[in-house]
Amino acid sequence: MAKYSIGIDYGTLSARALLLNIQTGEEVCVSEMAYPHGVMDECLPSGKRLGDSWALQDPQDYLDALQVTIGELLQKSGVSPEDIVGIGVDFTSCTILPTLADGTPLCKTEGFEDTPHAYVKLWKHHAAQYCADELNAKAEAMGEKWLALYGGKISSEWMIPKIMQILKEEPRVYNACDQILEAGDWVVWQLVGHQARSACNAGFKGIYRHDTGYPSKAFFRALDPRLENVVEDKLSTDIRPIDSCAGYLTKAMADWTGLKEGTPVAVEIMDSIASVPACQIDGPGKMLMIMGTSTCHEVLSAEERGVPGTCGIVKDGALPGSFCYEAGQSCVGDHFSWFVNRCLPSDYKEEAEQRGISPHVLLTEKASRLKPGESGLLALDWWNGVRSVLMDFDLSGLILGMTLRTKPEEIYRALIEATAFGTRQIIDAFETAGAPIHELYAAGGIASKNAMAMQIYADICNKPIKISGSDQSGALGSAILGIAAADPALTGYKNVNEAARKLGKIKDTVYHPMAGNVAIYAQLFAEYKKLHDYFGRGENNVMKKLRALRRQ
Ligand SMILES: Nc1ncnc2c1ncn2[C@@H]1O[C@H](COP(=O)(O)OP(=O)(O)O)[C@@H](O)[C@H]1O
Ligand SMILES: O=C(CO)[C@H](O)[C@H](O)COP(=O)(O)O
Repeated sequence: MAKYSIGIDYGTLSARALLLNIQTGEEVCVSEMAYPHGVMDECLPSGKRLGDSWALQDPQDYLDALQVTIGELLQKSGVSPEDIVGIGVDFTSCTILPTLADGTPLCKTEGFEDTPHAYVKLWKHHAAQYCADELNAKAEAMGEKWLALYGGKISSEWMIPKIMQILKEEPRVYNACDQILEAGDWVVWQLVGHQARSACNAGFKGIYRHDTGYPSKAFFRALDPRLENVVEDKLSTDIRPIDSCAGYLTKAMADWTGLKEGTPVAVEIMDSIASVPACQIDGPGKMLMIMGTSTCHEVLSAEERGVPGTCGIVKDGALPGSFCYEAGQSCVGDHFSWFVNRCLPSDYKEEAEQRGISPHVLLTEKASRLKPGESGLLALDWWNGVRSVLMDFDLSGLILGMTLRTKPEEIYRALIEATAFGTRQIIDAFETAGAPIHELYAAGGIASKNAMAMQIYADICNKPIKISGSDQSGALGSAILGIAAADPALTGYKNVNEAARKLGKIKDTVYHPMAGNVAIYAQLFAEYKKLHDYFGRGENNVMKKLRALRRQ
């Protein structure tokens, strides 16, 4: 009798659930639900305005997505809940929410429905930059050893700066909540009825180290005396490995989803990392890029050492037996959709509509006819701040070289090239630190949808790129972890590594660098680096000044 696992991938705008046949690897069906509240970056549903760089979500959307997507999987496939051995969940991160002791989100309690700080802060909520600046300065002054393991700077996207922002701006929320946790850990809590926080999330986003735990009380006290006991008061030291079982589906959640009570649920994993087992990344020298709204870069290594430009390193973070390094770019697909949504001229919109294709496909078709360098444009990919080498969300975007002749497809191509230069910068940082990258692998929406972008990345990075065999690599990785959470006697897999070897997949297509393009892009990259340092390293702080003026 065939057995199945379900993987649920919570992205920025939607959740995707995948039903996997655990013996054949067949992806039986996929179901997606867009979050009804989407990303709240201007106001709450009540109309209450949010500040600059805010990004919130409503946690009820996550539960509704469970009900809708799992219901659809069961209905479309006709598979019996009895034959589902496990469930895995991955989530965009660092996405956090304050809750009561029983898991009720604070934004759903009386008196907090209209309080922005009581809502989920999405990964791309960047309003805690001033808290990150304070934290980084303090960590450096106190010689905190963990700082180097986060590339030398903690991002304002990460958990502790976001908690600091809540405490400083709305202490009422900090005091009223019993827990502050990753939304992925919260979903698992809802599924199994108790908390089982993920070592992946805590390590990458919560400054939790496998050997030394959280930063010391003295460090938290130095940040703010009210934070001295933040670990005991709001976090947890019960941190679970990602290949373990978090618990079993409760009766209430079985009724909500249509699944069987008692189905094992895996400890949650970050969405980016879930693609590692799905793409058969099993050792050093391979960099996996998960390219969607943002891009995350994953590298496995036997060693733990700080690499400037990375965002974190976690022991057994992606697969047991290796350290996983993550670097990232906070604006990739978002970069392209900004252009499509805000700047596309009406004749281009009409052409796309008439031909029944998306504006991305139209712009890509036109941009494919351009040669590298032909547009005369060069952009900095900082539309959503910088998560890599500079780690600064007060920086902003730039396009250089525009003339009266500049065409939309030229701008679109320049934006894609800018994101590829950003990736090249990250690869160079790894290689300079003594971790050579021989091959690139790509997963996520853009890897499967945009062949031109993949060729540009191969040319700019001057490395071959292999593509994920699944269009839903996050959900596939989660389903693989769902298997690891189940009884091996039932699944036939000894551990997650074995399941990943058998069920992870890569396409036959390989994008090889083209020598002529590599040479031209090398010249453009040299100019990109000059702009990067000029605007990013303090020589000209105009971007920060503009941001400060906007906030006044
Ligand atoms: N053909 C395309 N070329 C380039 N980018 C695209 C294309 N189609 C969609 N996108 C971008 O891909 C992003 C969504 O990526 P996806 O991996 O599906 O989601 P997520 O990042 O939320 O997991 C959006 O930002 C969108 O602008
Ligand atoms: O930082 C992350 C993982 O470490 C985020 O989850 C990511 O950047 C957002 O992901 P996506 O672009 O897929 O929504």
